[in-house]
Order: sequence, then C-alpha cells, then structure tokens
Amino acid sequence: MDLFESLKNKINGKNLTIVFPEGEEPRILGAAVRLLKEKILSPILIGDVAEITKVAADKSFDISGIKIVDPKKYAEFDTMIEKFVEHRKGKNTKEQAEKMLLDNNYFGTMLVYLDKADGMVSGAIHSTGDTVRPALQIVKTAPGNSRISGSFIMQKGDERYMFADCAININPNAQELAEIAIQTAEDAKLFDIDPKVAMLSFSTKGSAKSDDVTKVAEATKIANELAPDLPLDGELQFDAAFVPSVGAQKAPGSKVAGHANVFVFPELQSANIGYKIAQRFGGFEAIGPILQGLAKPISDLSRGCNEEDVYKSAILTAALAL
Ligand SMILES: CC(C)(COP(=O)(O)OP(=O)(O)OC[C@H]1O[C@@H](n2cnc3c(N)ncnc32)[C@H](O)[C@@H]1OP(=O)(O)O)[C@@H](O)C(=O)NCCC(=O)NCCS
Ligand SMILES: CC(=O)OP(=O)(O)O
Repeated sequence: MDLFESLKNKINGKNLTIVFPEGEEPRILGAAVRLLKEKILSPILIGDVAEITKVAADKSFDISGIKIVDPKKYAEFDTMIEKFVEHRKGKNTKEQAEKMLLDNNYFGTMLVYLDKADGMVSGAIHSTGDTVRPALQIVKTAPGNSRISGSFIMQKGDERYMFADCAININPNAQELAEIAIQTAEDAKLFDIDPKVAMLSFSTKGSAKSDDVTKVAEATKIANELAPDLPLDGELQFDAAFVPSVGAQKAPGSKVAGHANVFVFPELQSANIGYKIAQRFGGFEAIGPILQGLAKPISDLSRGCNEEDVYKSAILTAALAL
C-alpha cells in the first residue's frame, strides 16, 4: 500500500491536531484546507486572522472550520510565559519570554509542549535554524536520545530510501554519527523500510586514508556495538552501498553493500547537497526533514516545498504523534 494511504489509515478517526505557525502562507493554507476537508486531522493556523482571511479569499480557499490563533490575542498568553520561564530554568527572563513567544514558531512549539496540539509543521518561509531552535530548547530529546537529527524519506515509484542527517548536525563526531544512523534505522521501520544502513564516505573499507574516513569507520564500529542486530556497514562510497556489482567488488562479504536503503552521510554539507541532487536531478520526492529523537513530533519543511509537501509532512507528523 502507498505509504501515505497507510499513514492516513493509522491517524484516521484519532482527531489529531497539527499546528502551522506560518498560517498566512498560501502553501500552508492550501494544505490545511485539504487536510480538514478530507477529515484527516484538525489544523490550527497561527497568525493574524484578518491577514489569513485575506490570503484565503485571494486564493479562493474555504477556511471555515479551521481554528486560527493569534499569539497577540491569545487569552492564555501570560500563563504560557510563566510556563516557558519555569521550563527554561533561568535561561530566559520573563521579558525575553514575552518577546520570544510572539514569534510564531516559539508559540506553536509551546502549544505542542503544553499538549494543546499533537504536532507542528513549519519551515515553508523560515530557515531550519529558526524553525527547529524552539523545539530543541523547549521540547528537547526523547528518552534514550542525546541528539536531534533530521532525515528525509526519498521516494520514486516503488523505490523508497532514507537519507540522514540532512538538516541539523553540521559536523557530527563518530559517536553522534552512530546515534544518527540508529535513529534513522528506527524511523525507517515506521515508514515500512526494512533498514540496511550504509555509512557513507568517499572511501570504501580503507581505500582512502584521512581523518574524515576514520570518523566514519569509527562511527560504524560504535553503531555496530550499540545495535548488533541492525544490518549496518561502512565506510562505503555511494556506488558500493547502492549498486550490487560495485558493492560485491569493493566490499565483498558485506551484508549491506549493494543493497543499502538507509544512507547516513558523514556531515551536513554532503547530506543536504545529496538529498537535493536526488530530488532535483533524480526526480525523487523528498519528504522531510523529519526531526528524529525529539520528545514530540515537530517537522521542518524546505523553503522550496509545495502544497503537496506540506500536506504529506502534516500526515507524517500526525502519525508520529501516535
Ligand atoms: C540546529 C541549529 C540551528 C542549532 O543551533 P543553535 O541554535 O546555535 O544551537 P545552540 O548551540 O545555541 O543550542 C540551542 C539549544 O538547542 C540545543 N541543541 C542544539 N543542537 C541540538 C541537537 N542536535 N540535538 C539536541 N539539542 C540540540 C542546545 O542544547 C541548546 O539547548 P538549551 O538552550 O536548552 O541549552 C544549528 O545546529 C544549525 O544551524 N544547524 C544547521 C541547520 C541548517 O541550516 N540545515 C540546512 C537546511 S535543512
Ligand atoms: C531542508 C532544507 O534544506 O531546508 P531549506 O531548503 O529551507 O534550507
């Protein structure tokens, strides 16, 4: 079954709420209208009511039935400030909190933290840093995770893969890279992928020597110790990881080489560039970034997203809330 049909079946009838801090953005509005009309979930739009109404009218969107919350007029704003200051344990003053919570991403994240929404989708007009920083500061990591990372589902026809970390950790060390690999393998299972994890490099099994290669080899060792039953191998070049004949030639005997479906990049530059090349040259649909290791589901978007990407990200985020 199509991944999104299966995710919709999972969330159907659960009346989950997803908050969209970019309520005035047409791609967000269009997706929210569709999600409500198809009775998939209840969207909450954050923004100025008059502005959202105007954008909806311009685009002929029927927004009746969609809840809109304006932080400036939110009846429980003072309580939210108090809870934020208490939760931040001295890291932010009351004055700072008031200013921060007038930012739609902080406000939306607090709604999720306070269980007033099941999840959040943002990032169509905000950078990843501005979208995820509130989540890192407020929602924080789920038990058993020391880092938050960002993966993409890459799919085209019957092909479905995971790429990580394409969004958060700029230059993870070996321990962090091992954790990213294990998080991504766990998420892969949620999206009906039986994970075979390749730890990517420009070297395969010692074919090149450098500190960068050593980091990936060490991460492979750590991940294999942490998750001995997970098929995971490295360091592998992309061709050795993906093409069976090249995998057999460059990494004979590997359980993963030539058959990998979860690709862990050594650092953020190659990961972010790599997913965008697969998306824009390769014609793969890129769904994400999915934030992994967070205590509650909050999803970022690429600013290059379209309405369909927002719609799918919301469904996926709602499914992660279950
Ligand atoms: C994610 C990012 C914005 C965080 O940077 P930052 O805001 O400077 O982070 P800081 O070091 O100031 O930390 C802010 C908070 O987040 C937490 N944090 C930062 N990175 C984290 C991570 N990977 N996992 C968990 N928590 C993290 C810190 O512990 C800190 O919490 P505290 O305020 O309670 O002490 C930064 O790593 C970044 O810019 N990454 C790249 C984003 C990007 O451009 N991606 C490409 C497009 S998708
Ligand atoms: C994930 C990502 O690259 O986001 P953006 O395109 O908004 O920078």
